[in-house]
Amino acid sequence: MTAGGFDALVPVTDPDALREQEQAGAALADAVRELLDATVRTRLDPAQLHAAIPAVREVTESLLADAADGPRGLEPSSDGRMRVHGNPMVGALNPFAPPLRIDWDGERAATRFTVGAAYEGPPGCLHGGIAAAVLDQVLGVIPSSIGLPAMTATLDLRYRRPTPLGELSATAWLVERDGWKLRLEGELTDAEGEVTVSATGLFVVPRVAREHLGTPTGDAGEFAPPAG
Ligand SMILES: CCCCCCCC(=O)SCCNC(=O)CCNC(=O)[C@H](O)C(C)(C)COP(=O)(O)OP(=O)(O)OC[C@H]1O[C@@H](n2cnc3c(N)ncnc32)[C@H](O)[C@@H]1OP(=O)(O)O
Repeated sequence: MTAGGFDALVPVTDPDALREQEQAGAALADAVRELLDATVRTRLDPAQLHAAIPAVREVTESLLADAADGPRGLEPSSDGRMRVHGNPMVGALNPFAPPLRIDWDGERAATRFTVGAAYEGPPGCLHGGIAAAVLDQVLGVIPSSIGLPAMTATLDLRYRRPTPLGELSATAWLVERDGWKLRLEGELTDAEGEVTVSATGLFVVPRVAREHLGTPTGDAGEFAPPAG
């Protein structure tokens, strides 16, 4: 599984302490995710809404007592993998992330997740930009899982039918690798198993990273599409 990390392992000085920190941060993110959902769904009257604001601000102030000045960037996790904990799709510390928990095997990646009111675009349905972000992330896990820090160069989407909010799945697979370029495909599926969005993406390892990685191994190859 991944939480937005790369497959390479780095040494971690005190993994137990780091794990405790990560678990506490993830629990806080879960609680704030509930707050986000409640904020969208509440029908309290104006006076009650105003009354809730000081308590929320008080918590915000307490968290800012010790906080990074800006984004957290890549950090080592307790399992030795580098992760972007603030990633809006998979970041364990980001309450906006569904969060996606992605399984992969280098050529294929898959996730099941649930989205609620905070992700609504058309009434009762997933916002198209969120669908794109989910697919971008799931496709993007494949290069990183084989040690290639590739970035999205193109992402073409076909929105086949509206995606209902609720339980969803996303799958991606490697179609072809050509040196530093990877062509990937993927799809978003609703709870009934209907494909709602399909995606084709070109992911490219940027020049600056290529200089550190040496000659790519594995020329262009053909990979099987997903079963079923
Ligand atoms: C666990 C982590 C999961 C992460 C999932 C999320 C992924 C993301 O969202 S990444 C963020 C969104 N993407 C970006 O911001 C990328 C911005 N663009 C860039 O940084 C660069 O333009 C990048 C990386 C696409 C290409 O890198 P660059 O060093 O410029 O490559 P360059 O040497 O010009 O091109 C390399 C090859 O790719 C091809 N190429 C580059 N861009 C494109 C493109 N947009 N379309 C088609 N081909 C392209 C070039 O033609 C070239 O092909 P060839 O080797 O056959 O001549």
